[in-house]
Amino acid sequence: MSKVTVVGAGNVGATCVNAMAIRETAGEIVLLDIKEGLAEGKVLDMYQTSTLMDFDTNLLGVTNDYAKTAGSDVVVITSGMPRKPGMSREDLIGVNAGIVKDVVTNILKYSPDAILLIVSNPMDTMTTLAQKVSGLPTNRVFGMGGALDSARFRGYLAKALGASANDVDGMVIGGHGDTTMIPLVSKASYKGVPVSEFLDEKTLGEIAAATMVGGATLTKMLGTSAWYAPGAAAARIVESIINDEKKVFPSCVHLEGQYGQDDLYIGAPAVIGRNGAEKVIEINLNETEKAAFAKSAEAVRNTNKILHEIGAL
Ligand SMILES: NC(=O)C1=CN([C@@H]2O[C@H](COP(=O)(O)OP(=O)(O)OC[C@H]3O[C@@H](n4cnc5c(N)ncnc54)[C@H](O)[C@@H]3O)[C@@H](O)[C@H]2O)C=CC1
Ligand SMILES: O=C([O-])CC(=O)C(=O)O
Repeated sequence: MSKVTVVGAGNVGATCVNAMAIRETAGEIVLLDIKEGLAEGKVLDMYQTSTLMDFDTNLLGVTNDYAKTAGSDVVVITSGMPRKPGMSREDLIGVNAGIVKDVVTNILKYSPDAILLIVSNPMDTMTTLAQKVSGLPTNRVFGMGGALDSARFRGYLAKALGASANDVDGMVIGGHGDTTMIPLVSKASYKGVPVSEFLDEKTLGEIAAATMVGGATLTKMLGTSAWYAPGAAAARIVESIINDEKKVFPSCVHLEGQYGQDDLYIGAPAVIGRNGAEKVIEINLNETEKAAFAKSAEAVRNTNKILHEIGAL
């Protein structure tokens, strides 16, 4: 029976567990939080939907009791502070680095064979930190960002097209930041047909810009950052791992020469299966996209440097 732990019973963590419970992604799901009773309460509430939503997933909520997470196949790390309106994701590094480091250390004591999926922001840098702290092979530590950004991109495109979002394909690569993500407009399609055959350049530019600040737009509306799509995106990635689906999700993966970058965690399309981020797919980028990727990589490297400055590494 597969076991998944989600650390952080806040908005994203609880939403992720809820989506996985309803879809029966794993036999057992543990939700852990540092705040007394929070995970227990959320899990009890979710359990009470099982006869309504017709699922049988075993759910357990715990307060900081890592022994209960033992033997997890996948661990999703959502613990940490979300941003408030006006903040960038990078502003969270000081608080979240300590939390992520602590959580990874505790998780490894009980689940040395787990695959770690990092959600906490700034996600590219927190993924880098988690891999370094854990010392796990890079395929077993990766981050969720591109799956969410791509879902938003597809949504914005679908609205402009008047189409079903499920008929629209599109990917966002690069860093998971307001200025670092790269919506691949040139590769986006509607039923396999390039979107440029339906939408003019100006509209496509506006869609790309809206996608990049998708998280900030929601943060302004909600007063804290989003959770439904982030929780669903993490849940869907876990499902691809548990069922060894080999689905491709743009994810924060370790580049070793691909896209002109070496030893860097950043968003790129990857095959997700039982061994985690199993393969990075290198697609041809046009000159503008190549330049944007190099710029994005430089920005992520600069944020990573802060880990040393604050003594997290
Ligand atoms: N990568 C992505 O695409 C996304 C990332 N995020 C990030 O995910 C993180 C969580 O966001 P929300 O769930 O909205 O925040 P939230 O504030 O609702 O939940 C965070 C939870 O973490 C818990 N926590 C803090 N320190 C902990 C520790 N040491 N051990 C265990 N639990 C601990 C808190 O008690 C709280 O319940 C934020 O950093 C946010 O920026 C959010 C959305 C998308
Ligand atoms: O915007 C934020 O801070 C949270 C996040 O990463 C997202 O929703 O994309």
